Amino acid sequence: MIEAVDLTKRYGSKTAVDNISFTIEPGTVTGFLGPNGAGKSTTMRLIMGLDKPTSGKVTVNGRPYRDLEAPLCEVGALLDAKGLHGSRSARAHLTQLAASNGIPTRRVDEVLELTGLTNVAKKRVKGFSLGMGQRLGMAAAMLGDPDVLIFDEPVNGLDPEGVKWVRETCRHLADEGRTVFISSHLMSEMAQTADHLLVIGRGRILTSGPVEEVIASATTDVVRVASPQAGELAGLLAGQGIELESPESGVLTTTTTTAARIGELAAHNGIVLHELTTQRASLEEAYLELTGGEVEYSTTSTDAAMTSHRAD
Ligand SMILES: Nc1ncnc2c1ncn2[C@@H]1O[C@H](COP(=O)(O)OP(=O)(O)OP(=O)(O)O)[C@@H](O)[C@H]1O
Repeated sequence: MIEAVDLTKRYGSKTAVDNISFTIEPGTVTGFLGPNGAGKSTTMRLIMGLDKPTSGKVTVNGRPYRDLEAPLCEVGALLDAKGLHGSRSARAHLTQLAASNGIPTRRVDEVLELTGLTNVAKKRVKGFSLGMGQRLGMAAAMLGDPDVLIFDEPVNGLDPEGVKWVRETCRHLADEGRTVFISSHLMSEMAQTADHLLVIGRGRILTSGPVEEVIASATTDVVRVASPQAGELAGLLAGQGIELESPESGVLTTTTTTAARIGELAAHNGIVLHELTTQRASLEEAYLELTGGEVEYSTTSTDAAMTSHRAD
């Protein structure tokens, strides 16, 4: 597992990571979310020993990265897919990495197969698309068969088939009992891939927990009810102190009670219902709610910008 205690990283006067503590558990996919500049990559670099904390500490399986005896066999990371040496083939790149870490060469063919790169193993990395580079980065991360995997923006540049592959690979790795820690800006993808979330803004933890709990804590469920007796139902519910809106004829919505209560009240009073649903907010809505005040790099609204442009 990964454990951070009072972890802080400053670059001059800029505090990139501000006294954060968290535990990333085995057997789960943990999604790492936050606006641009929130400190995600810095946190991942600190975990991988590529940067030194200003204060506090972060450990992998109980030890700082630098103290791990066979680091590639304990933690693998995809941090920057662009950092590949162009003139070598994918196989040569992985073979050299395996040799310098005491990993048997046969493992190279296994990870090429796992990442779907077998057919392009002899191609120079220079000709690789962004998506192929991402796959090669993940192959390198998996080379030492580590228990802990860290992927920074793994679906960046991947086509839909590649995105699905990353999702299934992360799931599979977690189901094998490994610790999987991934960052992404694609909320719908994260909602499908992650079990747990760690959300940061301006270097601080905004919230963490199971995906469903994070969504529930930041948003409110809307109950929608459609009835041919909507007027009668509205009077009945209002009499119970339930606040209502009517977005369209014959439809009522509320955030102040449950579908079960409305169903019971309607049944008790012989009111016919055509629809009764609880609409749960999406992870994207919860994320925007959580990070609204934490965005470092923001724009004016697109509408305002376009209007002002047209007026020029
Ligand atoms: N080497 C560095 N020197 C100075 N400032 C840095 C350095 N690395 C990161 N920062 C700053 O620290 C903050 C956090 O950056 P970081 O790259 O960790 O954010 P992030 O959450 O990964 O963002 P993104 O989603 O855009 O990748 C930013 O304000 C960034 O400019």
